[in-house]
Amino acid sequence: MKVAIASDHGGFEYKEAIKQLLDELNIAYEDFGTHSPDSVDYPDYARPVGEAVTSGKADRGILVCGTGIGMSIAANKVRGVRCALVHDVFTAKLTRQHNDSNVIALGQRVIGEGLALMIVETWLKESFEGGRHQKRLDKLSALEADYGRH
Ligand SMILES: O=C(CO)[C@H](O)[C@H](O)[C@H](O)COP(=O)(O)O
Repeated sequence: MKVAIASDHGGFEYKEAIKQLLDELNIAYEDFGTHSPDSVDYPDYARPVGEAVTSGKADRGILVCGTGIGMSIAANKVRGVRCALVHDVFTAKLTRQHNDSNVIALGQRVIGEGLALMIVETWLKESFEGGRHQKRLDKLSALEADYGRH
């Protein structure tokens, strides 16, 4: 598995901690920034992560900002991204099983680092259940296709 990861300044510390976790889990990653705590704009970081996932260069994406909200909104604008904003282990599990989320967004200003790492590990290990959920994902793709028309 290969992971694309990025944060803005509000998520920089947790991004670095998540990279350490990925090293411990022997999971390859590409870091799309930011590379310092200086103020930046989250859409500039959500976009390359979303594109890495939808192009197949990465299998999953991890995004961190202050709340996770801006990152999740931005990532979900990339066609093919299913980004889940997650702040607990239960929904980390369920969004893989039911939504087949391919990107996760977390808020560094919302939860503690230990919980953030537990969420990431849970989300990376959990699988999509398919079955009745696939039909719903197909409907999400149809929705996206309809609104992508110019
Ligand atoms: O996009 C966000 C909220 O939806 C993120 O939390 C950002 O990190 C946050 O808005 C940045 O705020 P700042 O006051 O510029 O540090």
